[in-house]
Amino acid sequence: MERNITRHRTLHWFRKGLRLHDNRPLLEAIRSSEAVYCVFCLDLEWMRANERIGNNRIRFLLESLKDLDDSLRKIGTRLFVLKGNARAAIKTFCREYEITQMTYMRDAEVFYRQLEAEILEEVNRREIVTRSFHGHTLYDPQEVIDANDGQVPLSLDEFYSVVGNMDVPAPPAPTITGEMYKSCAVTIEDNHQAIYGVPTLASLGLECPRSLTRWPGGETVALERMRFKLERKNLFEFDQGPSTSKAGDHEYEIPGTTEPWFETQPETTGLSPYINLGSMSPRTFWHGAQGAPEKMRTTVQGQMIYREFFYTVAYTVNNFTKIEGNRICRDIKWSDPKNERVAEWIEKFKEGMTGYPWIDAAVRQMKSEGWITHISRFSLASFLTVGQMWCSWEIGQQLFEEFLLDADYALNAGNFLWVTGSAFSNQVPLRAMDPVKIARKWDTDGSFIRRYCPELKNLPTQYIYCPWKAPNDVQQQARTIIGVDYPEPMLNAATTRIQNLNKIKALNQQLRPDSDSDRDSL
Ligand SMILES: Cc1cc2nc3c(=O)[nH]c(=O)nc-3n(C[C@H](O)[C@H](O)[C@H](O)COP(=O)(O)OP(=O)(O)OC[C@H]3O[C@@H](n4cnc5c(N)ncnc54)[C@H](O)[C@@H]3O)c2cc1C
Repeated sequence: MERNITRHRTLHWFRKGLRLHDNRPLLEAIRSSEAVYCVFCLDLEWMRANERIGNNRIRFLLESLKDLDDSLRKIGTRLFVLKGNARAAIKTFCREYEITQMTYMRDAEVFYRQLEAEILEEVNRREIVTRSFHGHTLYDPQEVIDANDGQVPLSLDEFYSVVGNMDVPAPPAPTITGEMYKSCAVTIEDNHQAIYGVPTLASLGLECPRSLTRWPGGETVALERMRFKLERKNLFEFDQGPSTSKAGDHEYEIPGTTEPWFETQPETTGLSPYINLGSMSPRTFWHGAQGAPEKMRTTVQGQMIYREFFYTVAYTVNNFTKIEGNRICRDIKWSDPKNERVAEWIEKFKEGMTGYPWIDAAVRQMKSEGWITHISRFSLASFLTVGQMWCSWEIGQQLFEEFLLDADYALNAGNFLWVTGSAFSNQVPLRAMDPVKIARKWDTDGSFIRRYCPELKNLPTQYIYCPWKAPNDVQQQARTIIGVDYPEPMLNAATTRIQNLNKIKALNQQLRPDSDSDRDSL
């Protein structure tokens, strides 16, 4: 029930949506309040109970919060970081600051929705008005489902036809400025930093190797990166444009400007970590792409529709990140992870020591930097499952969840379900790729492999994708002895690929004997 208050004292609860651009709930808070407190609840214990989160992900989150705090300072306020249990912290804050309204952006994940329900129970008890808006996706997942007569679209085609009949995504809300905020400014005490400041990684007792800071967090970097990517006329000119930039006092490299291997897919933007935390608004990105060259626009907007699709499905499917209890996941009999040989393969896969340089380089890049290209993700997912190892996709989903800065509940599991043909199709597609062929195609000069598998750097390019084929004298000359400096291949990828293709064909015979499954080229 709304109390009869004309000007509220509002707690704006930042969750994702760590931005001042396109932040409708914050805008509405400002419009309806005499005081707006910008709050973030940091409860690492709760976060870790719900997701595997490596230190690099926490570092990225803290940088995003620091950047948000800096932006809030510029408009005349600060971020209030409440540490510990969110429900208890919000309860105390509401009492202390006589809060009458709470605004927030809705999240889609099951665990965030549970947290939201708990917080709402608390604030409703205090008769605090709550107002929430969607903003982490282009479309509100519930509206898509409603538009489809209450059914979740379970194929991309079906999804396209539903959203095709909906309005185009709403334009972004105006960016919050100091002029907008000044009528609801709150007092910031001298001890603010000590009580409510953004903690550093070190103050949390955590550390992160320097290589992991290659992707700085925050809205400032996100917006700069988006403009840079969308405005560049020729995306193949790697050495054109700035190679470094500044966010606050942090000088960083703009990935992709100096290192061609980043651009193996020219239209890729590297914005996923920022979209994932909501430092970049999907609506701002989608509408920003409207003015980009045709190929860039269609690629970006097409990818964003994939994101919408997975979000909508994950919104309604329980246990989306698991096989058990996931109603849309096909029950494929994967290898027993306790089998000694399989357990050893899994260990080597996770360590980036399979003996297949393209696979090992991708795992090492993910673990050392926190981001890999789509083709690397696809390669790892295929190698682990239908391509070579025939292991459950949950192993990859969990590895990605821990290390990827953009690790996302819906997109990570959604893509694993898709690559392995565990959902979204009547048949299991033949997505068993060959790790040598795909490496030759995407890493034409071997520079990507050389960067992440430096023990192979002196090998001639013809052997870089399959070092075990290099004759002894070539290995000696390159000072890389296979089996000593770099592992022998842990399996024969060509053989396992054929075996797995046969398994898939047999599976498809059981599913729908008459139809052909679609074959991927690699
Ligand atoms: C096995 C596997 C796991 C993945 N896990 C994640 C994940 O946890 N988080 C994540 O953000 N992406 C995930 N992806 C999707 C995709 O690989 C990344 O979004 C993309 O590589 C990020 O790079 P970008 O920002 O340059 O993408 P761009 O090509 O610039 O695309 C723009 C945006 O569209 C969205 N997008 C792009 N491709 C996809 C896709 N296939 N599915 C859904 N959304 C997409 C992302 O938000 C991305 O930032 C996964 C893909 C695979 C194959």
